[in-house]
Amino acid sequence: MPGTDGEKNALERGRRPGRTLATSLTAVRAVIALAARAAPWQTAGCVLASLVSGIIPVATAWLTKLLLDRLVGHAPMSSIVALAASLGAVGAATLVLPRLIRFLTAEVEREAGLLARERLYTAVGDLPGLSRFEDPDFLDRLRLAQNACGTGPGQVLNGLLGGMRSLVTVVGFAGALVSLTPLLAPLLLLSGILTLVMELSLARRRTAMMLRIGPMERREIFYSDLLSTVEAAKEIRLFNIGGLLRERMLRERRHANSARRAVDLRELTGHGALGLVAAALAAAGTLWAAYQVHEGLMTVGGVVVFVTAIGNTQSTLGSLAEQVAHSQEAVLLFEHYRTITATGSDLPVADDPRPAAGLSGGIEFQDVWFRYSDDHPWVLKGVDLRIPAGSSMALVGLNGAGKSTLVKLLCRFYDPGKGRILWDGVDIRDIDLESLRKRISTVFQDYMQYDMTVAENIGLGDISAMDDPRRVRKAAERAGVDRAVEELPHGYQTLLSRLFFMESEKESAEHGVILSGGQWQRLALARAVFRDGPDLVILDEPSSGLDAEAEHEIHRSLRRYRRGRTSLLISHRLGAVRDADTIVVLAGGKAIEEGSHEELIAADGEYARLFNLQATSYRGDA
Ligand SMILES: Nc1ncnc2c1ncn2[C@@H]1O[C@H](COP(=O)(O)OP(=O)(O)OP(=O)(O)O)[C@@H](O)[C@H]1O
Repeated sequence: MPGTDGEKNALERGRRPGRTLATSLTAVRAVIALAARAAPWQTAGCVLASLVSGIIPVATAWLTKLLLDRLVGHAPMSSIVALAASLGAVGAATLVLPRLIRFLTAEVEREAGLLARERLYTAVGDLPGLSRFEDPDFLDRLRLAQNACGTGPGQVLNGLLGGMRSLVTVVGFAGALVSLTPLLAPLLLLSGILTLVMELSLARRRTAMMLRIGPMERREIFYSDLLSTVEAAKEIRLFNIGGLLRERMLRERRHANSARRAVDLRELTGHGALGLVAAALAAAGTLWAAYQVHEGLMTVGGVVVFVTAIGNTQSTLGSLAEQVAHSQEAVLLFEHYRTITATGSDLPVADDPRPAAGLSGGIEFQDVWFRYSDDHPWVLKGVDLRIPAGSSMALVGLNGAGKSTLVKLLCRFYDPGKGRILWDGVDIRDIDLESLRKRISTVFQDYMQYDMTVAENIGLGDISAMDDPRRVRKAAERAGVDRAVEELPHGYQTLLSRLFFMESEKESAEHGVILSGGQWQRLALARAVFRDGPDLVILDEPSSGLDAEAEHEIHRSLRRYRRGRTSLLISHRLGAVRDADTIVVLAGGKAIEEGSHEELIAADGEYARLFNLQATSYRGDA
């Protein structure tokens, strides 16, 4: 669904990241604030050490000049010893400081990365709806943001500190050059500025390229996941589609590689041209200095400073440009992190939401229209329904009729385009979302299989009671999975995974167990019924994977569980829904029939047709 203006602005800002200097500066400020928050002492240490290490090359050159001039001028030994000692101290700092800076920035990177990850995943986890997860643009940006918060803060900080260090060195040498030769200094600075401009433009190109290849890389990951996961392995082998998938994966990689190659080539030619200019400038400068010494206009020490200054200024300007460009690249990537963390809610939040009260009246759909986005067709076209509190409703209809969509609206993963859903007469948009969802227990059609222990798979239904083995066991009994669990190697503590295993089980040969589809489904059911006293129970195809006996048993158990609670049951097996108080047939985006089983059979409409079709095929009638 379309987002708010604020969200659009945030996404728009991210769509053309770094278009303005102001945006980049804001991102830099955000990185510095993040680093200072996550690791204040280490950040301050980095800044200080970088400033000192920036002065070192200039100090070394000047101390060398002074030493040479005093040696040539036969100055007293004490001043020569003092200069030599100072050079030794500066040399020691040259060796130690880079390692200290590396250690401190790595520490800042670790801490800031941790904080950035926490903020990113909190922002993503706090999104109340599902629409963002179905938006490819958001997913691309999320992937870049995940990359950015790994090494991004460290890269930006490294770039900034390196830039600062280089700047101090360049300013120092520029001062030395100006004092020796006012003519050449501006030329050298000009070549440095050219390098800087080029590096910045390259960084922008690289970031734009990364956004462009995002969808390719996501498709590549999709194909490579297919090729390396057990879920897909059966079909891949049976249908012999491994070659096709591999080729598609490689095609995406080739496209991404060619985009990367184009940017690399541009960098190569740009750097080559600038290298030639810098070499010509350095040669001209050295010739000029030699001529000055020959004419007696410059001392030998002056030549040392001059030659060092030329070499250092050029290389430092080059690395300054590279550092600025690298941090610019990281800043632009970090923009995606900022965009995601600033996206805000994907559903409107009421100014003063009310807590959801225990359901006493009922739930009502009033002329509910819904489509997944403006580009999608309407799925629901004016649904009117009422589920009185304490009653059971069954929803039936053909594939794609919109049954699961209706469930998602009831859990408020999306808002209707038109119409309202009322909880005891209150629009659910005005109810505090967390309190609403606490009152609902759902088995989704596409339920989750967590690579965790059996107890955790059940306990996730209500984490406040997760450690209560008695309740876990009771939920398993209700879902008819208790006997199967007891036969597992570690009972409720058995890890349901072949992907990874727990530290304690590393040495054990029997780590990780895989359940059958029906057993997984019963666990999902156990997770839903683990919730203590939900007001509304939604079961979307809870028994589709169960054998006939298990299905019969489960429905008997669920009937007991649903008794006295409001419930919504979706099933294609019409025998399972016939005892619901009301059965609703959804077709063409509307509730076209409503009544008890007997009433609908007597009405001889769509429900009767579907029911008779199933009954006939079971009996094997013509
Ligand atoms: N996330 C989505 N984005 C876009 N369209 C969707 C999405 N989910 C479902 N749809 C579309 O909405 C329509 C209704 O789907 P829904 O899953 O609600 O049907 P259903 O009645 O539950 O079907 P089934 O009996 O097969 O489970 C379908 O046409 C489907 O393609």
